[in-house]
Amino acid sequence: MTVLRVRGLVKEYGGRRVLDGVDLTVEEGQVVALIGASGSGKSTLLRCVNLLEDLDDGQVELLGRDISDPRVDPDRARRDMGVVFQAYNLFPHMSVLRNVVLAPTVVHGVPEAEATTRALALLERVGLADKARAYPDRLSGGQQQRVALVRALAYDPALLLLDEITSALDPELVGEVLALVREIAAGGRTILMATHEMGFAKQVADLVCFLDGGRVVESGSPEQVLGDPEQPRTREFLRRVLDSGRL
Ligand SMILES: Nc1ncnc2c1ncn2[C@@H]1O[C@H](COP(=O)(O)OP(=O)(O)OP(=O)(O)O)[C@@H](O)[C@H]1O
Repeated sequence: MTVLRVRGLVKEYGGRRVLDGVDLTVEEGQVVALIGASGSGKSTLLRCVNLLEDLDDGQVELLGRDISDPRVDPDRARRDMGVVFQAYNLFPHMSVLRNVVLAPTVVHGVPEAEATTRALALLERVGLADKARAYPDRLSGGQQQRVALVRALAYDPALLLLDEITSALDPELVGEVLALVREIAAGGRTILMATHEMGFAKQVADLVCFLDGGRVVESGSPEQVLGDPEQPRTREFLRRVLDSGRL
């Protein structure tokens, strides 16, 4: 089943094209990694999919439904998506447990007791049950991102959107967050993620899409795109990544 289909997506800021006709398909259970230089449009694409931006052209279809249709309620459409950003994902004035329980109870109408049981089970699974009553500022950045992942999964979304979720972390905390994403991916989740971590993309992605200047210049298996790229732009990008020691 196709979970997400993006067609001819165009996004402009002040007349400048940031996304220039992006086509992308994510099938159920697939992990799709968006790679590309800073400013290539990865975050904008994820924000457009999550309807946080108005599209200038094109369509976003989620579970076969055109959610970019102006008649669609964005809040309703977002219920099928879990999102984790670079940082500041958690509400600072709420405990970890409250953060995780909030969307299932308030947005999805899950009874409080049921949502709490599920949240505690999820926190247990990621080794953070003892932090349930703590406030986010008592957690390390890596722990906060793991809670953010748990929160995004708490209402069982059809699609998980991850936007550079380790890029604001100290290097020693990156591993624990990537390990959790790896586990989530292995559990069969459908994921669209922007990442600077090429090694990680290679390990978990089924499909890698290289963005350059707001276009998908090349897409294919990680082995192909990262190991034997066809396009000169992809080769150039990977050479730069290699020089910076991130491959
Ligand atoms: N709200 C905005 N207003 C104006 N320009 C924006 C806005 N958001 C993004 N841009 C511009 O759009 C382009 C694409 O940005 P985007 O954040 O999508 O890139 P990215 O590939 O995610 O980069 P990074 O890897 O640094 O996160 C950049 O040139 C950026 O400056």
